[in-house]
Amino acid sequence: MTAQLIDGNALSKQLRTDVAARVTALKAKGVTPGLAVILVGDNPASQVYVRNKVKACEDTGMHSVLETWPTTMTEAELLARVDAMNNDASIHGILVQLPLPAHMNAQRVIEAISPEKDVDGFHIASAGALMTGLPGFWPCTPYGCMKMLESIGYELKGKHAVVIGRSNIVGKPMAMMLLQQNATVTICHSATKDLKAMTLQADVIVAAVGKRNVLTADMVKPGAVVLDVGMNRNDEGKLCGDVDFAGVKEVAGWITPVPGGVGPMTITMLMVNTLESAERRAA
Ligand SMILES: NC(=O)C1=CN([C@@H]2O[C@H](COP(=O)(O)OP(=O)(O)OC[C@H]3O[C@@H](n4cnc5c(N)ncnc54)[C@H](OP(=O)(O)O)[C@@H]3O)[C@@H](O)[C@H]2O)C=CC1
Ligand SMILES: Nc1nc(=O)c2c([nH]1)NC[C@@H]1CN(c3ccc(C(=O)N[C@@H](CCC(=O)O)C(=O)O)cc3)C=[N+]21
Repeated sequence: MTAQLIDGNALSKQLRTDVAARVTALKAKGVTPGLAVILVGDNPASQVYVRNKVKACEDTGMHSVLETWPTTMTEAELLARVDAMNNDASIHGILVQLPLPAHMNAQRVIEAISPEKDVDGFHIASAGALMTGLPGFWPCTPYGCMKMLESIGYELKGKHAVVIGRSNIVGKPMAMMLLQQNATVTICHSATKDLKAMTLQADVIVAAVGKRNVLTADMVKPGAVVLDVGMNRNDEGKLCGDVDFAGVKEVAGWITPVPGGVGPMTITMLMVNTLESAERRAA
């Protein structure tokens, strides 16, 4: 058996067409959605990501501001820039690219972003809203994963979902979203004793670890849906996920590729969150 592919590029294209139409409608009302992206330091991977985010804004007709600061910037200086963006009426979403340099407290910087502009969904107010089922911004990566499940018409109610990874930006919010759709959710992490015993029970597996081949074919129940969040480099320097794609695609029912899977969906949901922030302001 060969799994069906969930194509993040194709789904993104569809969703961004809808975003672009809503941007046009909002502009007619005199509001142009605006995203501010702040990058500190010269991490080459981060530079690629932020450029992709700014380009996605331009493609959908949004306004964007990219600020790049040297690693020597102090936390106080960064907090001042966040504050300026909080008070800038042309900006509806603020993203401070992570990781930040070691001399900064990332959590403190995130909490400085106004929750109304927290399109990453990393603020404790956003996390609390997700956990309690109140309206708020959902973190883009797990939100994109939910859209991928929706795109294949997958009914989560009563299914067993296993999330590998428990970070505040991917694993934990992913588990909350799956729970909200009435899945039974297991969260695995580095202290999990028998990962394979957990994943073999899963109807849906989300791998969000950051290590190659965390999930191999022998760990997957035939027909399961496998979502690969991981972003790693293989020995040839090529981008790859956490899943042994070649092996797992022979067992799974559905699978997301890397690249072209969850990554583009993350950027798409950032556009959606920024648009909705602007729509709320215009309402
Ligand atoms: N596609 C996209 O858009 C995005 C991709 N990513 C990628 O997703 C991956 C995860 O990111 P992020 O959540 O930020 O990473 P973190 O490093 O914050 O979290 C990794 C998680 O994996 C767990 N873990 C580590 N080793 C194992 C193991 N052997 N078995 C089971 N669990 C393990 C850790 O456990 P513990 O908590 O016990 O340490 C931790 O909870 C990375 O590759 C990142 O680059 C991230 C964001 C967006
Ligand atoms: N404040 C903040 N918000 C983030 O959302 C955030 C962050 N910091 N720091 C880093 C991670 C990682 N992340 C990715 C987004 C898109 C791709 C993506 O588009 N990947 C393409 C490939 C890109 C390439 O070729 O390198 C793909 O999978 O097809 C990957 C990774 C967002 N993150």
